[in-house]
Amino acid sequence: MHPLRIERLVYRWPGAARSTLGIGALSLASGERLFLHGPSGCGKSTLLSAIAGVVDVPTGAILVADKDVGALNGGARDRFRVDHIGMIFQVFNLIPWLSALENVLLPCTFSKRRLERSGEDPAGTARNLLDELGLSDPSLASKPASELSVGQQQRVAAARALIGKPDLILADEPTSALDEVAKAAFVDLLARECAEAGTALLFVSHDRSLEHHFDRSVDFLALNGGAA
Ligand SMILES: Nc1ncnc2c1ncn2[C@@H]1O[C@H](COP(=O)(O)OP(=O)(O)OP(=O)(O)O)[C@@H](O)[C@H]1O
Repeated sequence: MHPLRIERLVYRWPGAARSTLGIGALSLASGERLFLHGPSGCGKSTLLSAIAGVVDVPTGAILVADKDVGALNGGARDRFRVDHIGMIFQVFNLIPWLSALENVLLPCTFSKRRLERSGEDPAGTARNLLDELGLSDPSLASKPASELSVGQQQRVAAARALIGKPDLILADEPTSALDEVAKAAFVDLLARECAEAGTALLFVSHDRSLEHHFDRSVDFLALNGGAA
């Protein structure tokens, strides 16, 4: 099983003069942690949206866990996404009135697969993940997400992405609001947690100081040679 395989992908935003994506091939092995770097505006977020099935890709194939995401229709695609993909984006998309713990458990509410892969006590698993990611104070787990700092919200988003061992985590510059020390510590924890869960990690960033936390690093501009 390949968590991710991309073949001959071309994507142009509606109305755009040129393609944003033109990628011949990209794949990730199980548990592999890939750092994809490139300057602002080069198409990194567009690629993650295409992999998540948020934008439709008419040309080429994107296979997640060996399944062609483009072949799935709306509802099936949403279910497939929560079953197989964890996402950590710049805006963490936590539900503000739910507690940190409830936010972490959301994928288990929407996905039987993630629930089954969360062990016999999913709430205990969620607490462990928060603890391992540096949110060990139990009072924080019960606080509404809206009352957490940005760094704390980021840890909740990471625990939510990791719970139930998805095949793939997509991370889009999740460290942009953090200082250098917090950033390195967070990426280190995330990479370690992925290795432990056997979850592949695709992390996009313009910040090459983070590169050494990963198994492999790819230059987006070189990869995206086919964009025209
Ligand atoms: N929703 C959209 N509709 C139309 N064009 C878009 C949309 N989102 C992004 N683009 C365009 O696609 C190109 C790539 O943007 P994208 O956000 O993927 O880059 P990025 O590498 O992730 O940038 P950053 O590092 O600043 O987040 C840009 O030219 C942008 O204007």
